Amino acid sequence: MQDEADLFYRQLPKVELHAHLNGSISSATMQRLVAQKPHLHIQHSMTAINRGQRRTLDECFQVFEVIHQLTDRVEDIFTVTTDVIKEFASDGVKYLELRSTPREEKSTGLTKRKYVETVLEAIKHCKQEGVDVEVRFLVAIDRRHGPEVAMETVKMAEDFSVSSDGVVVGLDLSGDPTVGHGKDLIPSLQRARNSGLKLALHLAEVPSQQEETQLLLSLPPDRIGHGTFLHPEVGGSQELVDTVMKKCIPLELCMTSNIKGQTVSSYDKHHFLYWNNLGHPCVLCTDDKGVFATELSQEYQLAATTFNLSTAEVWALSEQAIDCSFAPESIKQDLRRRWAQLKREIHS
Ligand SMILES: CNc1ncnc2c1ncn2[C@@H]1O[C@H](COP(=O)(O)O)[C@@H](O)[C@H]1O
Repeated sequence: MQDEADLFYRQLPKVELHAHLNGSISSATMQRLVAQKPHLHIQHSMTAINRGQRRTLDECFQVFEVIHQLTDRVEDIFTVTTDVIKEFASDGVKYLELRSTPREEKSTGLTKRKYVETVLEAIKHCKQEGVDVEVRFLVAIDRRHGPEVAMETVKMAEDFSVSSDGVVVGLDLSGDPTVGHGKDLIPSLQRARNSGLKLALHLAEVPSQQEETQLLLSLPPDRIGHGTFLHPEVGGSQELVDTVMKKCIPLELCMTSNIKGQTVSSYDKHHFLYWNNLGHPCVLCTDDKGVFATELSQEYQLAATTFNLSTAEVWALSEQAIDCSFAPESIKQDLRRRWAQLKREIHS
């Protein structure tokens, strides 16, 4: 019975909209990277938070620093991107928006531009190999690096959005939410918006950021990452909820990530319940499937069992994610057709 349920969630066609590249590296790929760099003395336990384990959000950010040491060459970026895309595809993901922060590494000759080019080459390579998933890319701004780097990143994203044949669709704002203030990033984000880039912003991932949240919501973003502390029950406000609902800004929700990172105390307390009950668009996502040892099929299964969702509600959730994506309308239509076809096949 359990296996049958697992199979259903794997077969269910899915859309992944919130996946950080370096947080999504599987343990198989990680083991290969670790073996290639024995001098770093990194053990796998340092790069993933396994079942039953929790860390503070702060400790999660230390994990990313360890992982970044393992992915500091062009060939590493190519390998992790192709592996991550193939893994999402084999978990039944048919449309994927990957996000990653361009990095430079003087010692290996990696530049930020080369970083993005390599991700795009890997995406193209997977397409040529016939991997069954449509992939788009969001260039990430790490808030830790401040407004100047943010502006540089926006300019680079603008260039790539023109030259990448529609693969670069927008920007992500992420990084340690306790560092810096969103107000300093408004000019860059505003510029990105004006040049047609979509904005997926981490918002209210930690408590007590009402002022910043209100400011960033005024842009407005096209999607919100986490939004854990928006609603009044957790110290947010009705005003924030009203703004999000009025502007109809979808939420990207990453249950296992929030539980393992300890911003939510248990699955049944996850804010999916609050927003889903309001009928607000929610998209289940993995965040960092490698670090948090999860898969998108598992997140759907967890949501369904925790909140007693019917099969029809599960399908509706995965279909709704198509509408929340940054894909052009023609791709959305293709995806809707595929969903309908797969639904018939799976339930025949
Ligand atoms: C757990 N919740 C989170 N909140 C905020 N930012 C996060 C994150 N998880 C990941 N990142 C962001 O993604 C980077 C790793 O992938 P890339 O090197 O960009 O591919 C992290 O360094 C952080 O900036």
